[in-house]
Amino acid sequence: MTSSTHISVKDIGVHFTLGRRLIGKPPVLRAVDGVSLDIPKGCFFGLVGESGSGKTTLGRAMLKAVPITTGHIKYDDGDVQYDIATIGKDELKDYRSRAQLIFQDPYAALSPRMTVRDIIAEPLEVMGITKTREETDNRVREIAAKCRLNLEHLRRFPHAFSGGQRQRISIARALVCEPKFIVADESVAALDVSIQADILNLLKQLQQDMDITFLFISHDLSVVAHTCDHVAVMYLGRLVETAPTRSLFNAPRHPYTKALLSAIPSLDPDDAGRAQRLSGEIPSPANPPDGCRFHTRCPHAREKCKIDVPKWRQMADEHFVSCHYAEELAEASEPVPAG
Ligand SMILES: Nc1ncnc2c1ncn2[C@@H]1O[C@H](COP(=O)(O)OP(=O)(O)OP(=O)(O)O)[C@@H](O)[C@H]1O
Repeated sequence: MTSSTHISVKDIGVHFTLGRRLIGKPPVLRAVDGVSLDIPKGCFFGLVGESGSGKTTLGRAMLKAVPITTGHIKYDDGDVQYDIATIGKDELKDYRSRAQLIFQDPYAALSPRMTVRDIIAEPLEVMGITKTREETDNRVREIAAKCRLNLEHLRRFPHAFSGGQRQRISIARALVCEPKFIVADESVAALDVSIQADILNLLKQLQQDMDITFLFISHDLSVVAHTCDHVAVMYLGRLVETAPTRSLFNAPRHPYTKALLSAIPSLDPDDAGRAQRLSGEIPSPANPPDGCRFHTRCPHAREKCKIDVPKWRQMADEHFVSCHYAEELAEASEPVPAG
C-alpha cells in the first residue's frame, strides 16, 4: 500500500452458507472469491459486471456491512489506518463516519415519516458529531446547498420530491459527516437518463470539492465511461480485468469485458452487427465452473481454460487481466471510444 492508496483489498472472500444439511457440510456460496485491488486517494473507481457477479457484496465488504471470510482490507485516509476485515467495535464507529453508502433506490432509502432536514441530520446525531441543534442545522444547510437543495426543501417530506431530488437527499445524508470514502451502488440506475447525467455531475463535483474517494458500482458501462478514472470488471466473484478507464475502453483484453463493451448501444448503424452478445446466464457462484470461470460463455475458450485458473497478469501500465489468451485476443479487439 503506497501513501496515495486509500483502500487496498487483498485476497478478499465473502462466503455465505446456504441452508442446513442433516448430513455433511451445507453448501457455500462464494459471492466474492479472492479479490485484490487498490483504490488510489481521490479516485472515482468503477466496479462493473452483470447482476450476480458480486459487486454489491464487495462494496459492502469494504464498508464492513457483510462478514468478511478471508483476506484484508487496508484503509488509509491520511488520518487513520484500519484493517476493515479485523476492525474492532470502537474503531468501526469511527470508520462509519468516514465511509458511507449511497443506495440504489432513492424511493426505498428515505423514511417517509421524517422531514428532509431530519433525514440528513440523523447520521450527525447518531454518531454524536454535532453537539447542539444549531450546529446540526448549520451542517445540514451547508451540505444541502452543496447538493442543490434549498431551505424550503428541508421542511418537506420525501414523497413531495422526484426521483432525482430524492437521490440528492440521499447523497446529502451520506455526505453530511464529511466521509472520505463513498460506495455508490447503482446510484443512478433507477433514474431517467437526463436525471442520471445530473446526478453523476453532482457526484463528480462533490468528489472534487470534498476530496472523496469513490467506489462506483454499476452494470452500465456507458455510465462508467463518462464518470470513472479507473475500472474493475468482475465476473462470478472474481476480477477479470482492471485498468484506467481510457485503456479499458480503447484496448479491452478480457473476452468478458469485450462482450460487455460491445453490448453498449451504438448510434453508428455500421456497428449494429459487431456486438459480441453474451450467451447464456451467469452460472451460480454456489457451483462455479473450474478453470477460468468465464469459459462456459467465452467464444474463445479452449481446453486450457476449462482446467487452469488464469493468472493475474499486467498487460500495460496499470492494466491487469486474467485470461490465458489475452495477448492473442487483444489484436482482434475493436476500440470503443471512452468519454
Ligand atoms: N446474504 C446473502 N446470502 C446468500 N447469498 C447472497 C447474499 N448476498 C448476496 N448473495 C449472492 O451473492 C451473489 C452476488 O450478489 P451481489 O448482489 O453481490 O451481486 P451484484 O453483482 O451486486 O448483483 P446485482 O447488480 O444484482 O446487485 C449472488 O448470487 C447473490 O444471490
